[in-house]
Amino acid sequence: MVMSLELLACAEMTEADRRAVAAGVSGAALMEAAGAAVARRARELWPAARRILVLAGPGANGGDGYVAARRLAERGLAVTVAALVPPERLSGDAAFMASRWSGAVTPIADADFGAADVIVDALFGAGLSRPLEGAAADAAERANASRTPILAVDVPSGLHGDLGAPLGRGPVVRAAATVTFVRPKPGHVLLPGRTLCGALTVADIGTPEAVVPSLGVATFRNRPALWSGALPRPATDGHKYRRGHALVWSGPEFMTGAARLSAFAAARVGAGAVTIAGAPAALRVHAAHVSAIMLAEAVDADGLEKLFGARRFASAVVGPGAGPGVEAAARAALDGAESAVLDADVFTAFAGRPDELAAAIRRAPARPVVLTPHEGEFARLFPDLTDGSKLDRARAAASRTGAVVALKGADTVVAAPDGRAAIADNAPPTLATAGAGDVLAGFCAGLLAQGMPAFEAAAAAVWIHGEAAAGFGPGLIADDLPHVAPAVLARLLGAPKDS
Ligand SMILES: NC(=O)C1=CN([C@@H]2O[C@H](COP(=O)(O)OP(=O)(O)OC[C@H]3O[C@@H](n4cnc5c(N)ncnc54)[C@H](OP(=O)(O)O)[C@@H]3O)[C@@H](O)[C@H]2O)[C@H](O)CC1
Ligand SMILES: [K+]
Repeated sequence: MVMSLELLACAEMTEADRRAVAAGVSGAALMEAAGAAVARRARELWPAARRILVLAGPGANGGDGYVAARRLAERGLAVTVAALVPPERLSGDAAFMASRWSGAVTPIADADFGAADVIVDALFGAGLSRPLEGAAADAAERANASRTPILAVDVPSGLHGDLGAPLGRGPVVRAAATVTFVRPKPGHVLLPGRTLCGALTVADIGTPEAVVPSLGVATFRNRPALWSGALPRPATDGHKYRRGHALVWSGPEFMTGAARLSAFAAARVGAGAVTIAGAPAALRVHAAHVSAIMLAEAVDADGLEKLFGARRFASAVVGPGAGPGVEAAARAALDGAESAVLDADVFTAFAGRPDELAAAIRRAPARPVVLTPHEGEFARLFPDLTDGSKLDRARAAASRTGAVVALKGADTVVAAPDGRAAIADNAPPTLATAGAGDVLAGFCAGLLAQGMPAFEAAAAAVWIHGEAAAGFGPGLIADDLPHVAPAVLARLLGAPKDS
């Protein structure tokens, strides 16, 4: 099984195949290895299965299906191929593999979906070019309705490997498991694709080692290996301000909770000092709740500017529970802090004016900025960025604003203006709870404050957030997240907490 960070877009996968063939591996050998991996996985998952129905499509995905059929039949299983197109209409390696299949082939319309123990879905893979309709749509729907476990080859048919969603309104196969090749694709990680794939495995099919690194892939799974090298490690001779002073802008007195969640989060991921800035009435409320976190008066953006003028703030958070004056506060933070995390109310304030926000960010192009919208806030801020996958939209927003964009959800995408992107798959459903976003903004700010580069800081914050929630388990509220983050950090930094 392959464990790696890269996620290959369908076009990159095609290019990987081309380069593998150019390096001397035959297409037939790749297909043989792909089909063999599918057969192996079917036997591993369903060792008691005896009757296998392989749905074979018109392209190379179907070719993989013919290989899997042969390999399973060689093991004594009763295999039928249900063909979307007659085998003689196939071409290339798929035609060759169909010619090596001597077992039963039935037109897909006549196949008995209920008579199989396992269905292998080899209808369409990376070549899906339009929604499923007609006989293909019927087959997908009958496979789903049969309740027979489905093993998808490369991707469940109908699911687009780049989008993580079906093409158009066509149906999509719901797989119990999926075997993909070389590397996962974004569509295996983005939702709903991740769910439609079931248990995903990645098979090595003999693509030479050098091929994937030669592709310049910029999309990754959000895993510690992507950013742990940049994770701040407190130095023995460290000074609290050298570990970074983060500022959190507070809303008015009845909206203080969000700022406190951000402030605790920034402190727990290692900012050396954290200050909450706000109006006196709000600070009085904060004072009843915090000890290590400092308070500083800033009635409005002018007050905030004065604070930034008086001392260095390595990062600032503006947006959580911010209320009135948030636009001016965001502008002050972009000008005055060494890095900034903008969240929540900032996106409402700049709704439909992303270019004005971008202009404010680009006044200091070297200053790291992270934007952390959820889908609703993203739609408000960028009403015209509706096309493409979540990955495409986050990338477009990052390139447009010059900020790192963390487009939140159960498949949070972190995208950088330079084109890099990471997709997270570790957030448990319990993370969808009030205030969790405020904590995420604080984690980002705490890591930025310690000098972690913005893309890595945002990706790490998202991952830590997910792990903290998963580790806590049921009953999670946002207040718990900063408290459990140190255990996650201890694992990342390799230092047992109790040593
Ligand atoms: N290294 C690897 O990953 C390898 C992967 N292999 C397998 O190859 C497929 C990709 O094969 P490809 O032939 O490019 O594409 P598909 O098999 O997915 O399907 C293409 C054909 O299907 C037609 N098509 C597309 N969408 C529809 C639809 N909705 N309805 C009907 N027909 C459709 C398409 O027609 P066009 O008009 O668009 O040309 C093609 O005829 C990959 O997924 C792996 O499984 C290799 O086996 C080995 C290496
Ligand atoms: K498939």
